Amino acid sequence: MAANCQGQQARCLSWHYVAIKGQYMTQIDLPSPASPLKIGTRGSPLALAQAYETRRRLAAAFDLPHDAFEIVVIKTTGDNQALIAADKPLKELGGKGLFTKEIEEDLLSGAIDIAVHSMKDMPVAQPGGLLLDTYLPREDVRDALISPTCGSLQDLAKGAVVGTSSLRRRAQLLHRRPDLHVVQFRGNVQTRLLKLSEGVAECTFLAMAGLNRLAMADVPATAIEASDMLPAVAQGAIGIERRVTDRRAGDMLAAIHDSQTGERLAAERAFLAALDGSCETPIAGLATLDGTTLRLRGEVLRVDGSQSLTDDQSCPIEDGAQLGREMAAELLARAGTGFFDWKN
Ligand SMILES: NCc1[nH]cc(CCC(=O)O)c1CC(=O)O
Repeated sequence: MAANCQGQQARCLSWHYVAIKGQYMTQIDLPSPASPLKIGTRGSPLALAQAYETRRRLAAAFDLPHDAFEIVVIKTTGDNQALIAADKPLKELGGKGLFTKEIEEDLLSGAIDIAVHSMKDMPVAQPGGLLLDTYLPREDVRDALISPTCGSLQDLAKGAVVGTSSLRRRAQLLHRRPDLHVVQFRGNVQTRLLKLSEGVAECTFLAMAGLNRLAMADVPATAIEASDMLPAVAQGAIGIERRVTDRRAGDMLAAIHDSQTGERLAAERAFLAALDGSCETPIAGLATLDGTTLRLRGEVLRVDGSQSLTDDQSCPIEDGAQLGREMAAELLARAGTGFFDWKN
């Protein structure tokens, strides 16, 4: 026992040197099986896959065994099946913080050290004391049409029943195809696929990123190009949150951060923030990079799909956030008052 403890202590005390941006060297007291870095996540299969990917990248970057990390599953309000099944508007259930409140509380209390999130579900601002500025390389940003019978939007029969709980997808679909009948399809990826197999709807929509991360090659999915259905802001991006004061977490996360994803999300999230995007607003936004240029495409829609306003601009990469704010202001001016009001 004593020998074992000594061995573990020796590991704890080993320093790891990392060069950050080639500027300076910093020392990190690395986690170990005896003193693991605690990774907080929701318990859905997709959330777990994202936490495992984060652990895999951290372990590889620092040459650590997987048990130097502990995955801590946290149940959030959004995971309460009874609440979700009640078909209440998400706003009444806690809005954008629905899937994050409990996780951020555990981060602040020190129960976990880092938290892994789908950036698409994250509010544009974090509680004081927390930072969300680490992103993994982005997955496929596109939406996918999921249907055992139908391979494209155009192929859907007139008046077909389509299942989605996403206001954005609903508005985008109704804008193109006012004849479609959209029904609520809430729940995680598996729940939605089950509803589809029960014949509740002819098709549903999922992010390609989720399907890829879950390696669900058997799902009948057709990717929809961004020009046909602009994805949600930050779709396909994983973000990792930490305490401002936790230097070890900050240094470790810097080693796995993907700066291109960071540049794209800076533009998209500035766009969203300036639009005051809540769950109640159909908004889409996608930034892409080409050399030193960032291209931002944005869309806002009326909830019933009767109107869609779009913009498409480019700028030097470092000006992405400013372009996001300007595009939001431009679209808001074109929209005028009442644009986002519910009309059912
Ligand atoms: N709102 C749920 C959610 N949050 C992130 C993803 C997919 C993965 C991603 O976009 O990173 C999904 C499911 C979906 O839209 O299919």
